[in-house]
Amino acid sequence: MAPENHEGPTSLLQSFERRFLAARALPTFPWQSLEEKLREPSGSELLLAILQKTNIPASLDGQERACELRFLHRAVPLHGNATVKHPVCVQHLPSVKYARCFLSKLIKKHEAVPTEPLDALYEALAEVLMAKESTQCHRSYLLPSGDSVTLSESTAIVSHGTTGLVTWDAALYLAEWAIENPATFTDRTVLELGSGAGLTGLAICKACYPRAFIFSDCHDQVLEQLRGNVLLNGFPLELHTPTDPSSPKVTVAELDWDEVTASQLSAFQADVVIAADVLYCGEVTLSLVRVLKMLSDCQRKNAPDVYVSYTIRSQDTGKLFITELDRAGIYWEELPPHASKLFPYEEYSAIVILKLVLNGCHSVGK
Ligand SMILES: C[S@@+](CC[C@H](N)C(=O)[O-])C[C@H]1O[C@@H](n2cnc3c(N)ncnc32)[C@H](O)[C@@H]1O
Repeated sequence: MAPENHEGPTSLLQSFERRFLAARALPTFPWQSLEEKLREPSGSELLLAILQKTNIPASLDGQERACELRFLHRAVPLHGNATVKHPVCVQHLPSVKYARCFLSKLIKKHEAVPTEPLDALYEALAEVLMAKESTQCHRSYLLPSGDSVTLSESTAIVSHGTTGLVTWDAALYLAEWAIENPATFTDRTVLELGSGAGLTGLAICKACYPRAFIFSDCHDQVLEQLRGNVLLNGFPLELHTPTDPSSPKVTVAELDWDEVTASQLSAFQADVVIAADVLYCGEVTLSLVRVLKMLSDCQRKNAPDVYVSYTIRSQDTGKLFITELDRAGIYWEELPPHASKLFPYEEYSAIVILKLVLNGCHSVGK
């Protein structure tokens, strides 16, 4: 477990909200800070606010709801708009099992301090215990605009023989960088390779105003879930013209790096290519470099800018990629780490973004 920064009530509530909606591992929540706050006289009110923040509604009775509202009302000057939740998050909760574990932990923390029992907690748990389990759940990621990206994801990290049915930290990291650098994508055609659940692309579509965005993947189930997620976030698919003129034209393409041809790739006319967490084994890395080399050859004059993010899971991660990029004559540079910490990925995980220059004109990196 990472050491906790001791947080004030506003950022503590935000941490719980962001982590819960994205269904992050429970040990990564700031439980220690919560324990300290629960010993204070307003501890119960804080718990009710967390229930509200995390959208575990419970059938709060009038008195409890009044108490919750009192807290939130008092909290307005402190929290401002932070207490207002996006409707997408209200409709789409994380998995039943996850909510159950979270509530059990919250109840344990509450019971550990000498205070009145809080019925709302037990009512919320009872409701969750009665709900049906599913192999799919929703995860929501809050954007700085107040909007959010909500995804239907698998509850298992690997299912149907693919890792593409959940969001990986490198996708969150790349999305964060994109949101800090919108000009890279504004009015441009972006192709994403190995989109998985679609987090990075959807964050870019919502925050960076690309002209067109092409999500792609090779796995049937991943593509099906991806199409659903694009629609869930309000983007019409394929040949439908977006009703909002500022909305990008969004496509989901079946694109297997082992099968795609140069003419198929150049037909996308991508100005920018992105990929997150796609270097997890040697074979996949070689296939990806093959695609990048093809892009470099077929769009020699107007080669796209490429951004690849990956989590360094072992000393060897990325080494083969870099060796193969060098061999293919593709220049690369590692972007400096960015400061913003918008999404709840693990702080201690090492993630990098490489910028690649495909046309070989600039000499960067190394
Ligand atoms: C670890 S997941 C990453 C998903 C997403 N980018 C993220 O970071 O959350 C790797 C993705 O690459 C896709 N992938 C693997 N090999 C591929 C190939 N040969 N062609 C196209 N996509 C591939 C998988 O289907 C999967 O969706």
